[in-house]
Amino acid sequence: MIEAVGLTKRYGDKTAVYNLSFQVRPGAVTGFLGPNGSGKSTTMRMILGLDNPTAGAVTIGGYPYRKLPNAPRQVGALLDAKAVHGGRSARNHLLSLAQLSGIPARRVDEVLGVVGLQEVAKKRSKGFSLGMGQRLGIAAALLGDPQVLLFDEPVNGLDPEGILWVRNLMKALAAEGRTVFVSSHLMSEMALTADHLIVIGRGQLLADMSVRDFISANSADFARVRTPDTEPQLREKLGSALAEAGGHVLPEQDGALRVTGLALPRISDVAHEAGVRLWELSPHQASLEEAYMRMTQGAVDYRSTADQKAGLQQPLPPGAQPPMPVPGQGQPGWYAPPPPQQGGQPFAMPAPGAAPAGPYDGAQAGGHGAPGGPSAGAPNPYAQPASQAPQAPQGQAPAPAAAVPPPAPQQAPVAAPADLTKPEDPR
Ligand SMILES: Nc1ncnc2c1ncn2[C@@H]1O[C@H](COP(=O)(O)OP(=O)(O)OP(=O)(O)O)[C@@H](O)[C@H]1O
Repeated sequence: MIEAVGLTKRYGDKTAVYNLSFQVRPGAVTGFLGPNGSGKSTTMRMILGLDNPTAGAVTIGGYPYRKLPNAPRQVGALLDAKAVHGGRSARNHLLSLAQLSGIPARRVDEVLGVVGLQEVAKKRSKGFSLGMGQRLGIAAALLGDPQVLLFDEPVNGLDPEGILWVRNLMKALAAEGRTVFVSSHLMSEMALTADHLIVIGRGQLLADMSVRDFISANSADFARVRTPDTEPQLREKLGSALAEAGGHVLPEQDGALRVTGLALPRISDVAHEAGVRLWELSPHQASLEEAYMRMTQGAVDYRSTADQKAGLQQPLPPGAQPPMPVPGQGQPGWYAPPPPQQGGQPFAMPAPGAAPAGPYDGAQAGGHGAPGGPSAGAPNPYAQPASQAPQAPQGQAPAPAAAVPPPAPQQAPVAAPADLTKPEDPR
């Protein structure tokens, strides 16, 4: 378990993290969410002993990281996939990390299989695509077969297949009873991956709750009602009738009305009594993304001068006041997401913990082989078939790639494009 108590970090005048207290428990994926610059990476660095707190403390299994016995075997982390010696092959990079931590060489080949990099194991990592670099970073994190894993934005730059693979990997690691702490600024991804959420804004705790509780505490049920497009006066009439009946009514961009505060049968009755025909009456729930944006709206450091939410925010009816934000509660009608036909499935809410089926689910490579892991020869839940291993990039400019397990010194990224056919750099 990871436990932070009153964790605070200041850089000069800048308070990056303030009085943060939380626990990250084993057996679950805990999503660590916050807008850019909210202090996620700073918190992770403090957990890993790479930065000292200005105040407070954070422990792993009761110890500060630097006092943890055999830390590399207990904690694995992916902080910056670009921090790797690009001249080294993937295998040699992992081998050097393994040697530093007293991890046997055979484990290097195991983790290369787990992340699907066997075929490019001898290639210099500076020729790796961003996704391959992320996989190498994940391999480094898994090297010590640790019970506690931290991943800082692990899906950054990954393609949909890579994202799905990472998602399933996180879930599989948690299902084995490990502590999995994953930072992201993408609520939609966390909705699919995490069981529990810790949300911060401007370095302070905004929420610490299950995904399910987060949704119900921060999103509101609402109904969409459409009257015939051909008779706009019916829409006005219905809007007034619903407001009189106690509903909160907001227009949506496509001409429908968003109604909160009235159950669907009541809306139907009100429409019937007002003599208004309906073309649509449907139940919806605000998405997790909406809940997150609503919660962090006051805690965003960097915002475009063109408000990104402007297109989502509905104009209020003449004379109406915007609803007052209530901390920890939903704010019905604060804005409407795009209607389904424009934005795909904006209201669809993934079931927390539901593992999407995919080609990378529980695959075929060999066992983990380490104490506490699956027995030798058992199916490896993280692995993917060799045929699905990522290929060396063709044609496109390769991104620098690297991996950083917690104890390893970070190295400068090498940005030059690589020739994968060349033998690795002897350094
Ligand atoms: N070494 C540093 N010196 C000064 N300020 C720093 C340092 N590291 C981080 N900060 C500041 O602390 C704040 C939190 O940064 P941090 O990188 O932890 O946020 P984050 O949530 O990880 O952001 P992102 O999602 O963009 O990666 C930012 O305002 C950042 O500029």
